[in-house]
Amino acid sequence: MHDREQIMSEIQGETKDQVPVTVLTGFLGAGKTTLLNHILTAEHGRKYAVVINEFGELGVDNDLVVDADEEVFEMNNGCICCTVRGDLIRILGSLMKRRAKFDGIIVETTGLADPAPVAQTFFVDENVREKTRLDAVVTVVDAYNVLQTLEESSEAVHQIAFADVIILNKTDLVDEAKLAEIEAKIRQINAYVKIHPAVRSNVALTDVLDQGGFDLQRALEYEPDFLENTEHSHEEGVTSMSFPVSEPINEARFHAWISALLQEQGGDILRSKGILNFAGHDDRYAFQAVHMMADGDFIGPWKQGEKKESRLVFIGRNLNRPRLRRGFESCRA
Ligand SMILES: Nc1nc2c(ncn2[C@@H]2O[C@H](COP(=O)(O)OP(=O)(O)OP(=O)(O)O)[C@@H](O)[C@H]2O)c(=O)[nH]1
Repeated sequence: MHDREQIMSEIQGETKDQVPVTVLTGFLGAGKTTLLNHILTAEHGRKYAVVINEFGELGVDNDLVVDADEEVFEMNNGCICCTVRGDLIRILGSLMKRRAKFDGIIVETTGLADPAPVAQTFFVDENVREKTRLDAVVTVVDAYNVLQTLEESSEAVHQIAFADVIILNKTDLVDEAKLAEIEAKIRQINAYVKIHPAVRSNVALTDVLDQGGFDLQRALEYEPDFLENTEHSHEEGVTSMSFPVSEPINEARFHAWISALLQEQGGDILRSKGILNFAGHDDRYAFQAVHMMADGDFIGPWKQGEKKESRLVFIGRNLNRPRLRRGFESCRA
């Protein structure tokens, strides 16, 4: 139990020296990493430390984030809102020792994270509360999939409910009428949230950074025991599996296999991503898909001394591990 009165009064007496923290959330494949890259490559004269949490046994997201000279910390031992909250507290603690090196911190959560416990960390943990300030919860919404996702996932509802700012992304994939329907749906969950429509998360940085404060009052209205209740549940049945392959992969065979797989099981496979070593190419290939919609690109050379191992991650329901492994391994060159 935490003394709500005490927390509220301490927050009101904040000092300017606290580091602003932006929490980026949004369902699987909504465009969080795209937004993060947009922020990190923009000219704002600021330096951000980045904490990435992904749901998967093998890290892929780190490779998908641009090579800015930002400090990137990866936590992939579990979901940020459950087991790794201790890790988050520790990482924030160690960042604070190098406070002078950056102006702000960005925490990208996994698409399956409930942002409430992440936001709680900034109020409930005394040390974190003293040194940092939750600037805003920014939720990226996938316009193409959101209406269905909200039906199926309580985390997706929470991500909208706790948002201070919503980036309504992938507007290129829906028409005006659909957009209006989505905005109305969002407003049902979070009436006063700022909504910024976007393509490829391309929003003005002033819409995302320096928002001036997470709305604790609103969080308490939505969830009165926000500061006390640290229990939460997860959507049933969603798991993550990852498959490393050390031999080079045949590009054509991979594309044929993955498109057939996603055609057949894209309803259950919420998200897939991979870093691939295609035979005959020097550069890494980044593959990703949200349900059936896939894309990919070469993203530059392997790092010096890095093992050229292909890694493919699936997140979804009813995943058949041996079948996925066999399928991926059959793409070896
Ligand atoms: N058509 C379209 N595709 C987009 C847009 N924004 C991002 N994408 C694609 O959507 C996919 C997912 O984007 P990411 O930025 O990796 O999404 P994410 O939220 O970080 O994904 P997770 O970390 O797995 O939850 C990628 O294939 C992007 O290229 C958009 O505005 N329009």
